[in-house]
Amino acid sequence: MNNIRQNGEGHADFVVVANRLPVDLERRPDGTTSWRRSPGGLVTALEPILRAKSGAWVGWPGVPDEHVEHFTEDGLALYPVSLSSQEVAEYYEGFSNDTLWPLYHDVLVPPTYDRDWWGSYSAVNRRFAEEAARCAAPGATVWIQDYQLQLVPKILRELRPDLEIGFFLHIPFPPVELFMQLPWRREIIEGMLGADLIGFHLPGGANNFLFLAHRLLELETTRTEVGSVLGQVHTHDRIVNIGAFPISVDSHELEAAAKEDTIVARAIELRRELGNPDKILLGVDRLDYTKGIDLRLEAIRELLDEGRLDAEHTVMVQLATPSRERVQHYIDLRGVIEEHVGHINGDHAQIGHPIVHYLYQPVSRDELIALFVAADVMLVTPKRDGMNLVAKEYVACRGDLGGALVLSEFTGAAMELRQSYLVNPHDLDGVKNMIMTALHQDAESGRRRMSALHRQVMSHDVHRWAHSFLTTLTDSAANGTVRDLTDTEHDLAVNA
Ligand SMILES: O=P(O)(O)OC[C@H]1O[C@H](O[C@H]2O[C@H](CO)[C@@H](O)[C@H](O)[C@H]2O)[C@H](O)[C@@H](O)[C@@H]1O
Ligand SMILES: Nc1ccn([C@@H]2O[C@H](COP(=O)(O)OP(=O)(O)O)[C@@H](O)[C@H]2O)c(=O)n1
Repeated sequence: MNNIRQNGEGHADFVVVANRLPVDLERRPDGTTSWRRSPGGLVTALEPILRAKSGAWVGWPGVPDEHVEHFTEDGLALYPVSLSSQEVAEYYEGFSNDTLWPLYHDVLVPPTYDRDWWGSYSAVNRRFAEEAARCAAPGATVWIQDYQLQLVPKILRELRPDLEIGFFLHIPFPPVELFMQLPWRREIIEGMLGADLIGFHLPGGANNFLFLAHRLLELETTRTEVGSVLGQVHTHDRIVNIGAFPISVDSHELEAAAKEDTIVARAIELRRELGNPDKILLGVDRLDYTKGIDLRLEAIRELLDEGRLDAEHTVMVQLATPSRERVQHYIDLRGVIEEHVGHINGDHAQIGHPIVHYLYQPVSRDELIALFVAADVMLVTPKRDGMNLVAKEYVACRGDLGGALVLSEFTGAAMELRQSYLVNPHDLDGVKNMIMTALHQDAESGRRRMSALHRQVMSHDVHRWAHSFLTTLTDSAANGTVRDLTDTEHDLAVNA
């Protein structure tokens, strides 16, 4: 399959550009290779969208120094961008995940500002833009994703002014006091302003951006509230719309999967394998210091030490997907978490009955859904998180209206999931008390809470999110009036 023309105009009418492809290349010890689903919520959200629109996906295959030709995998047209080992160290592990990631997540750890990393970030962003320019058809829609690619909108517009360009940030956008630390702050804002529409999960991020564009670049900004658009930035030749579009999950697909006989049977079997405890607590995260895995383990440990949590009848399962394993803060965090798990089990477990079952490895989708169905209390306690799709996945899987969600106020999801057991993750006593409340909720009030949460997640799924962003993008690119779709219009469009 070769649908890229030599003159730089491809055939794809819809192109997603993201740091990672939806699949990672895996090299086995015997030298053979295979493709495995990439980690993280961005891929979870965008894969069904691309599949529905038969578009192309430009991204890195997840390993250094691999030159892979474009190919089709499971019906998706994939356009790999190769990165050298040095670029992985400087652009991905360095500037993206040791500069921007901590800066945008409330400086939970100190960001590193390194000029070589910036050089690499700029060069790699150019390569992504060139690949997108090659595979996009004339007038195509190109949707650029996330903090790793903030310079791409501007470069792409210079290369291909005919395109409709959208940009979506999946992580929080920080307040001006923090953002101003960045030595390359102007370049980042100018880069994003190459888009016709810039989307954030929450109004807070959109407002921070509007304020910065005015303060830093002295551009005129106006406030509007039309549909999801909250304001506009007036550059010298264009208007850029800025809006809030909270991402979601494929709710209907998850709800249906959770009801399948095999999944329900596996959930029962899991409970048996765990020793038929009265209560199962569950945590599911990438191993990241933003996720608050350490503090939830600390809460459990104190509750056990104080005798408030019954060690004989309670089990916790913590899944941690390996992530950014060569970045020092992630190496340190793994040590801290494994120490907590060791302490809890050392002090409170019985032979053959650990309290915390900890897996530092990816698990299959079906196993994950069965765990959601089995869990009595889901613990989502990030110190900061753009959205957190795990919280929404849990709720989508609880069409039986069972279970309880303990959710950090510092996740994007907390804006919509108001009936969960909301906690301030910095208040350890508050977290402990809320875990106990969730464990002992009375059945009827638990059902009422879950029913409200479930309704919210079922009516605001990932298709609605994508449709809302892309409709607003088309209006924005045409400099037309943006508007909100009614629920009926949404349903008609999504089901068309
Ligand atoms: O690609 P990685 O470095 O392995 O990281 C995985 C993804 O992590 C981040 O996910 C974010 O997007 C989610 C969906 O919008 C959101 O729910 C979550 O709060 C964010 O942290 C990152 O933003 C992605 O680019 C990565 O692919
Ligand atoms: N062991 C795990 C952990 C997470 N996941 C998935 O990874 C995604 C995590 O998304 P998220 O929005 O909560 O957080 P990020 O990892 O994107 O920051 C969800 O779709 C999870 O179901 C998984 O498949 N296996």
